[in-house]
Parts: sequence; structure tokens; C-alpha cells
Amino acid sequence: MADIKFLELLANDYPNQKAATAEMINLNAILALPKGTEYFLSDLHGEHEAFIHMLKSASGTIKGKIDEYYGGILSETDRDDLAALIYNAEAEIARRKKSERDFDKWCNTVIYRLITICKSVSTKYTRSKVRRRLPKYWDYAMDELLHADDEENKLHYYDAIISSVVESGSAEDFIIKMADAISSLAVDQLHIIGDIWDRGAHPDDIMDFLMGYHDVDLQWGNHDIVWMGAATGNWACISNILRMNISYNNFDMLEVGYGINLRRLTTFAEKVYREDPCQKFMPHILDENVYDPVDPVLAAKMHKAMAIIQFKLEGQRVMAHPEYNMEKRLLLDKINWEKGTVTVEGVEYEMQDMNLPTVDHDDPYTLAEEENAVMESLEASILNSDKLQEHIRFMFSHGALYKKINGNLLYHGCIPMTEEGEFQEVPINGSNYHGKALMDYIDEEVRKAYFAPDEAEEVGRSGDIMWYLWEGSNSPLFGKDKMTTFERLFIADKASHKEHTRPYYSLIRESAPCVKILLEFGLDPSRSKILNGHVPVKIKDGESPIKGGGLLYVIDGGISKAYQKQTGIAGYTFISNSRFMALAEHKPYSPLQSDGTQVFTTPAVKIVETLPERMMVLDTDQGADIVKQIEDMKQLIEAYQKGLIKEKDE
Ligand SMILES: O=P(O)(O)OC[C@H]1O[C@](O)(COP(=O)(O)O)[C@@H](O)[C@@H]1O
Ligand SMILES: [Mn+2]
Repeated sequence: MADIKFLELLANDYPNQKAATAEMINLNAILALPKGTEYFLSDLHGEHEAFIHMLKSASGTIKGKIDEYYGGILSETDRDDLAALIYNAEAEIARRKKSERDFDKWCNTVIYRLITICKSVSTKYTRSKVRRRLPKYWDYAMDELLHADDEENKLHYYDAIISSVVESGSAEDFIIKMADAISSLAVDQLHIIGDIWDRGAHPDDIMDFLMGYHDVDLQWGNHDIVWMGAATGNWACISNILRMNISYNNFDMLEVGYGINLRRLTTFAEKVYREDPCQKFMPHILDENVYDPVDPVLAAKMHKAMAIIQFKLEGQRVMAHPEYNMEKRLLLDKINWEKGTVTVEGVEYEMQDMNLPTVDHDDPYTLAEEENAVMESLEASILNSDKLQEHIRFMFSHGALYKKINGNLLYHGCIPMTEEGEFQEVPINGSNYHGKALMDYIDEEVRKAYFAPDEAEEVGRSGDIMWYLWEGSNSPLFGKDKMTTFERLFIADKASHKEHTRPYYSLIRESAPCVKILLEFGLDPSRSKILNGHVPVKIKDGESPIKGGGLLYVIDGGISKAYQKQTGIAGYTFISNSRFMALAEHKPYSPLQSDGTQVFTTPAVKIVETLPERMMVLDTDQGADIVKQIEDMKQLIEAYQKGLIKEKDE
């Protein structure tokens, strides 16, 4: 029998046999339902609009439902409009307000249609689960509408609810909330396999969206971890996130979204590079800033100032951590100031730019006084940014280095392996770790760095592990031999820019290493998959996202605009429902036009595996939890029957 203390606590919620029995019946009913749909996405890279659209459209599922229910009834245009309404209700309502002669009538009609679609996406759930996903205050009315129409005597009641919603002037809110409920019901669980931040304009909006999502877990990517390191106050991480985002012109996010004050950096960069055009440092402009436009020439100066600070701070970390084995990355001291060259791993290259006034030739890794002041002000902004800290805490509470769920293994980068296919031994804090133990140890250390930073560490150092995970060659998040940012900025010869992927990425073409990894993590290769992000899959060059004989899926298809030219598509969603696993291949997202119209394309969905039998909740991790809860209920009932716990009234 379970611990009596535990049963007494449980008795607070189920005070008598009747209550416990009712709960047991309810739990058994849930077990018998089909498993909910899981969505897996990775490498969002700040592309908030494209990402939110993927979720709102449930990667084509919503359009499929609309066609299924309204195929012979509504025209193609009407069906597209209904889809557009669900994807972005505010925008469609605004458009209709202008175009509809009788707006109320339109509201009335679309509410009926939305109810039909909402019903179709909720069939897999219990009524109480659907009710929990419905918006506060509207849940009662929506629940009634979802269940009322099939009983004839309620038809009148059904019409009455819709009319009173419209007549009371609440139709817009009702439609928006119902559209949201439909999207949310279409996806049961969401898994984000890393890289929410960097390159695209609004990772902050993605995080806000995810924080309001009903069920999400996150696996940390290399870009996430460097933000997490920055949020602990690590200067090497801070300089990286600043340099990268300035180089992508993301000033709205930095200054308005996160409140990171760039004034000191701006003044410093203006002063130091007044006469320098900083040509190689011009920002990529994927999106224009709305609130905080910065002249690209000034942005280039800021980028250069930050890059030099980054190389200095990174040099300090390399020297402080011989175990990182990154000495090859010490390049500032390999510059020949007379010849204007730099020697990288024994090869001498011409430097494209020798205007480096802040680098002391005899002491190249020490920050100049003003650089120090810039870093202090950036650190203060970052530590005091409530928004950023809230997002990072969510990364900790809902995220991890890897996750095992419903028999699948999810991680962003790789499991470090040797060329021979053995797990790589990685030295950390004086011991060696490999395989699962390595992943578990790193996860633990990362949490410690943020929540219990070592007081003895000098300022700006805690979180070095996050910086290592960002670009160290044995990092499971990075998976490459080096990050050639310096070379790309200062050396013309493209050969020096090459970053080599670690053996893992060629090993996973075969099934044996994938089997080895699954077994290492206690999973059954005959029914488990590995879901991997991080490396863009070059579809246009004929590359397949399916590796290891179908055991591993790489789902970085380039949601990031910066990478779409390389992949030829605009991202993947991996979908796992009760009947099959599928890959949805997305086309580039076209933003809302000024006339209120928007073109939506439906992704190509390829079923990659059909399950031999329909998968039920009983077969999932949640099912295993429910089985335990049923067992607890049985024991509670027994305790009531034996008189060990007194029954109470509700
Ligand atoms: O294309 P960018 O933005 O200059 O960034 C290039 C850098 O990004 C990286 O590819 C890491 O980012 P990903 O994790 O998205 O691949 C580095 O290996 C590389 O040095
Ligand atoms: Mn990555």
C-alpha cells in the first residue's frame, strides 16, 4: 500500500469513495482515447510570424479539416477565407469590416463555420479537456455550442447563443478566441528542438507566444544556450549575442523588446570608428526595424566594436580553460601588425582590415577601459531585463539539453562521437563524461551556472560552460570543429571560413550509430526515433531529412530566412499523431499585405511512417502516468474501505 501520508494528501482532492471512483472512471476513459497530435519544430531563429503561422495553421491540418467538411459546400475562396480567419482572426476581421455590407451577418455565418471546424479538431479529446482549452469567460457558451446542435430541441438554444453573442457586440472577441481555440486543439503537444534566438527579428515574440502555449517543451539549441549564458551575466556570451543581433539589424528586439540599452556601445563605436566605413561589418537586413531604426553605417561600426570585444573576451575564456582545448582560436595574438597578416593554424592570410585601434599589440586580449565600461552597461541591462530573465527562466522550467518523450529522443545538435562511432569522452571539471552521462552532467551544470553561480568567480565569468556549449568542438549543441567568425570578418580566402562538422553527422547516415544512441538512452530502436535540429537540410541539393534508415529525422529545414536559399524550402514540421508520422515541408511565409490580404500556401505533407495500430493515450508517457494515478485511486478507495482514512462529504 502507498504511503498513508500520500494517500491523506490525495484525500484532500477526493474526499470519499464516490469521488475517487468517479476520477478512476474518468482516467480510464482518457486512456482509451487516441493519442493527441504532437508537433516538432526546430531552428525558429526569431522568425516569429512564420512560426506562429505554422502553429495557427497546424501545418496544413486546419485547411485539411476545412476542405473535408466544406469541400462540396463552400467555394475554394470561401474555404481559403475561413482558413485565413483561423490563422489570423484580427487581420481577417479588419478586412471584413471594410468589405462586408452586413458585418453582423458575416459574424453570424462564420461563427457557425468555426463551430463545425472546432468540433472536428476536438473529437479526440474528452469534453473536459476541450473545455479546459477554451478561453476564460467564453468556455461555457462555446462548450454548449460544441455539443448542443445535435439535439433537436436545443437548435433554438444554439441560434439564441450565437445571436446574443453578435447582438451584444462581442462577436469579434468570440471569433478571435474561437479561432485560437481551434489552432490550440489541433496540436496537443509542441516540442521545440532548439534555436529560438538569433538572425530573425523577434525571438522575444516567439517566447511570449510559447509561454502562453498549453503544452510545450524545449530542447536547448546552441543559440539558446548563448542567450542563457548571457542572462547569467557571462561576458563572452553577452558579446556574442550582441554582435550577432547587431549584425542582423535586430535593434527593435534588443532595445524595445528586451530593453537592452545600447547607448554606451553606440557612443564608443561612433568615436573609435569615426573615419572607418566598416564595410565588412554592414548588417544583413532581413526585416526593417519599426521602432528603433539604426543607420546601417552606424550599425556596422557597432558590429565591429562588438566583434573586437568578443574576440578579446573569448581569448580570455580560452586561456582560462585549457580543458576546452581551444587554443587554436587565439587569433588576435597571431596578427602580424607590420605585414598586415594573421596566421591561422599555421597558414598565413592577409588581413582585409587592419584598423583595430582598440587592440593593444602587446596585450591583445585585455579590454580597453571604455570596452570594459560598455560591457558593464550591457551586463547591467541584461541582468535587469525582466522580460529577458522571464524568458530564460522559462527555458529552464520547460527546457532541457535533451528529452525523451513517448519513446522518442529529442536534442538539438548531436551526441559527441568519435570517427569510429564510439561515444566521445569529454573532459569537464576534471572528469570525463560520454553519452547520456555527458548530457545529464551538462544539463545539471548549466542549471547550476544560472541558479547558483559560483560566488568566487570573477565578474562576467559564471556561465563559461554555456559559452563552451555555444562554440566548443565537443559541445553536443554545436557539433563543429570551430566557429570561424573571425575568419569571415577579416580573411578573404573562403577556405579559412570552413567549419567542419563532427563525425556524428556522417555516422548518422547509417542506422547502427542511431541504434547505439537510442539504446544508450534506454529506448527501443524498433519503435523509437531521434529528432534532431541544427543543420539545415539542403532539400534543393537532394538531401533527405530522413537519416539512419528512418531512425533519425533532421528537421531544420530553414524557417530562418537567412538559410532558405541553402535549403530551398522554408522549414519542416514533424508531426506524430495516433495513426502516422509525417513531415510537413513549408513554403516561404508571405506577410500580410497593406490591403489586408495575405497569401497562404499549404505545406506538402509526406507520411513517413504509418503505425501498425492506432496509438492510444495508454501507449504514451502521459498514459503511463495515468495508469499510476489509477493505481493511487484504487489504493485510496481501499484505505477508505479499511477505515484507514475517514471519508468526508464533498
Ligand atoms: O550565418 P551566420 O548568421 O553568419 O552564422 C554563422 C554561424 O552560425 C552557425 O552556423 C551556428 O548557427 P546554427 O546553430 O544556426 O547553425 C555557426 O556554425 C556559424 O559560424
Ligand atoms: Mn543550432
